[in-house]
Amino acid sequence: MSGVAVRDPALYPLARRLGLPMVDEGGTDEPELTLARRDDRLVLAGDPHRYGHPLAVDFVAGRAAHRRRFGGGRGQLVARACGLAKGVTPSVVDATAGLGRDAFVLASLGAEVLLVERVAAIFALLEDGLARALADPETREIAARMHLVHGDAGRELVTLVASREVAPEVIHLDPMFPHRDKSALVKKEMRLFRTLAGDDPDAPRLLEAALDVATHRVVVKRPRKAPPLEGPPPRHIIADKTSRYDLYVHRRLGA
Ligand SMILES: C[S@@+](CC[C@H](N)C(=O)[O-])C[C@H]1O[C@@H](n2cnc3c(N)ncnc32)[C@H](O)[C@@H]1O
Repeated sequence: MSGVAVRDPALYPLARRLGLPMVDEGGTDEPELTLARRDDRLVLAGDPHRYGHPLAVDFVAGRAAHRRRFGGGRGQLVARACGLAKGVTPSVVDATAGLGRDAFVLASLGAEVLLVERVAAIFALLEDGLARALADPETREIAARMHLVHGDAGRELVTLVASREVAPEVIHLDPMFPHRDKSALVKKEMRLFRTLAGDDPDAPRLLEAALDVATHRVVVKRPRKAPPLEGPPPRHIIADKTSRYDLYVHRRLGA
């Protein structure tokens, strides 16, 4: 068994572009997870007993749509952490894009967001979700504020950020953290995600890179009781019932 691979020849061009392995029918090296097209979406699927439902990025329906309508606007923790306020809409780099949920909230509140994701299969899901969001009149405007790049933000943040002309005022980090949520469904989704992304042990290097590049602040999402990332201590901490943000501030936003 190996990590993630592509079996459908129609997806080979995508696999080649992103450097994902391709499996021929009857191949002996059976992948743990496959990237496949189901209906109109790209999904990552594995053994359902182990990994639950296939994973896809969907900004149009489901949780994203609900959060877009009833999410709590600028009062949401991620928005407060990134400093979104009346008349203040900073440019954000989400350097740990994942499934793009935090980035989508920020973009739906008006922020231009550069999403950086290093894991090829997760990047592929994001790219697909974003394309569908751009094609839907309900989400088009929001998706147009989301700009996606494939790369490792800990190693090449300066270059990745240079792909946009806007200076990164805020850098948002949400590295993986072991065993965040214990509900069975989330556990299966997290298992799938963790098989791909690992535990992000290099997060302190990412914080260092972000502190060098952000013009105004770096914000790090952490589980409520976790220690801060190794490095300089945060200047402020804000929290709600489930998570916490550590804020590293260079300058006041809007100033
Ligand atoms: C916990 S998830 C982020 C979830 C995301 N905030 C969301 O709302 O969907 C962490 C993600 O960051 C990515 N990541 C971690 N370190 C990275 C780095 N140095 N550069 C780019 N992506 C990174 C991981 O591959 C993983 O997809």
